[in-house]
Amino acid sequence: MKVTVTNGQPLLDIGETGLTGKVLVSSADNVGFMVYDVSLGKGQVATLKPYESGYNHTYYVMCGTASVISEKGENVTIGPDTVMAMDADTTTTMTVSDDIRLSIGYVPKDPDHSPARFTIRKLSELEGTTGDRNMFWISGYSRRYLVKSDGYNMTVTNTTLDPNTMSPLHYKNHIEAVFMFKGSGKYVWNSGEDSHAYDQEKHDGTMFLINGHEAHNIYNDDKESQCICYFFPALVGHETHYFTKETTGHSVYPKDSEK
Ligand SMILES: CC(=O)NCC[C@H](N)C(=O)O
Repeated sequence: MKVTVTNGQPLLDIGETGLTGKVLVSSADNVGFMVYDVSLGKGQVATLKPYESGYNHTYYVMCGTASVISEKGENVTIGPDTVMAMDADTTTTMTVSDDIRLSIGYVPKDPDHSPARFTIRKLSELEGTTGDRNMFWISGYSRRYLVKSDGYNMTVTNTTLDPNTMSPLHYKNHIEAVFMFKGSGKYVWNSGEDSHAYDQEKHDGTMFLINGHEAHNIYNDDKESQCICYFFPALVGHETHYFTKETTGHSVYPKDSEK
């Protein structure tokens, strides 16, 4: 487990993108994908492009708004809780209308999948749906913007954690990076020996990179929390957890091939 609190992190160059941001999952972490936290001010213009050749790129808007124009002239407005995904051959130009904060993911393209060049999904399109993109996982909902069939080679979610819940989880078949950006609580792992809190009032984001497939328990405080979850490899979509207060052991998402 590697925990990174955003506050105080330096702004570093992001690969070949020309952007700078805080590193939350780096190439040196060697988990198959990278995650950066990037803030841009009103009026700034940025080119959104791959980390380096061959990388798909995804943008979760945590706050703010911007207009984005693709090389083919598509023009979209993005706002809070919108995810924009682009394949490795796609570059767009973003003009910030209100100070914007993005959680950006970079992942090498999978040669066996050809995703759409450009995909935009809003949280409101996923909330309340009954399919695989809005899965109840016992302690909340996982709203899945990108799943395996989208072809971007990574899953990006907005996941809620209900008040006063304890969730025993174990990702044996995936690497998960959880960016807690709303609410408070704590992660406990290593049979209770290690723990780290998340608290929006103290830090503006805490990344839990579960890089050793550690079994862990999440204790969420008395308000709903929200996180952005990155999964590599991508979730098929219908994975969910099963546990009760009486369950012993941790809930696991199966391997794609076992579904
Ligand atoms: C934080 C966490 O792992 N919650 C369980 C749900 C899971 N992350 C998902 O979004 O599928």
